[in-house]
Amino acid sequence: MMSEQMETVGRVNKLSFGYKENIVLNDVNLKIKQGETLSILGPNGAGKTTLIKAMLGQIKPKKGEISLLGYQAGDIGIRRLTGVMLQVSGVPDMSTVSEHIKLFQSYYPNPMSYQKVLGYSGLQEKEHEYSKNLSGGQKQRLLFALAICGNPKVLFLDEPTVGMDIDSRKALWEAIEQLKLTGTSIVLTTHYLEEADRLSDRVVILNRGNIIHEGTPKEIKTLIQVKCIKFTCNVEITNVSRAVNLSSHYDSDLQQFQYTIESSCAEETLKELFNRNVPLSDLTVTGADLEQAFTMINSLDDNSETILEVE
Ligand SMILES: Nc1ncnc2c1ncn2[C@@H]1O[C@H](COP(=O)(O)OP(=O)(O)OP(=O)(O)O)[C@@H](O)[C@H]1O
Repeated sequence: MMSEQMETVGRVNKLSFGYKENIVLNDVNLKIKQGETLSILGPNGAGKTTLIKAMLGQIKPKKGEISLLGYQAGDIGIRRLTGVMLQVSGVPDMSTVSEHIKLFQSYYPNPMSYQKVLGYSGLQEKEHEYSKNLSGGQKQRLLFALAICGNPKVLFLDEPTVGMDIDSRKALWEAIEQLKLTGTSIVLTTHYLEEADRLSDRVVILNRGNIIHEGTPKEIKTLIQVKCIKFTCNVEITNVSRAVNLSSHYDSDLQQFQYTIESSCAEETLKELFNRNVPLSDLTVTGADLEQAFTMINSLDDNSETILEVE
């Protein structure tokens, strides 16, 4: 559990940014505390990478202030004290893992030891391999290794486990947890709920450039316990309790409606349907995916507290 007393190492204050007329970040406020893992979740295009780039000073905000480790965004001091793994990063093919790591160590005044970098990234057996011969998951590990070469006080990881198999993913999670224990703050973006759940002290949800929720993983999980209910039925249904989305399609051959209902409490929605004596067939209930959950959170923004009480 995060403590209010934990030192704030980063602060984003009323940050707005846009590409031409496309507003990407809208009045965003955020704090990063020492030794915490903060996950930024949100659908594609929500502004997660843009927010990280702004904190690193790679893009200039239209409005607002960002400070990190005592520096203003863009200051060279930030580069020395942070590490970053961005989605689009790549490395030259014709250098070995060890050459890449040693080069990156040379950029920093206080680099992490070579063996530690290898250990955290799990690349011991690939030390002398050319990067072009690494698998996709191993390339991700190399990018992680390069991100930690400088002994970062704040480590930014933008979807670090994309393309990794479950064993590699778990190994990286362990490395992240160990780094956190040394006092490093981690800022993580991910599309994997399990990843955010396992690693984070705090989660913020970004949608269309706005932070629409902030909480512990437990709170966010409770919030997005949305279920997807599908069935066919020969009567028209327009309104049921706990439905956050109701869509239907009339199949004229079968003379039936095919319904999809996203519900914040499947039990209650189904109970109501059964009480109404609606004749349901082909009924399935599945967990909604993250995109559906984000839509739901957005639409329920005002009464989220009610849902939080469910647990
Ligand atoms: N260089 C750019 N020029 C113009 N628009 C851009 C540029 N980079 C990003 N955008 C736009 O900014 C918005 C936010 O993009 P961003 O990459 O921050 O989203 P994201 O939340 O990281 O998405 P994803 O989960 O897909 O990685 C998108 O609408 C995107 O099209």
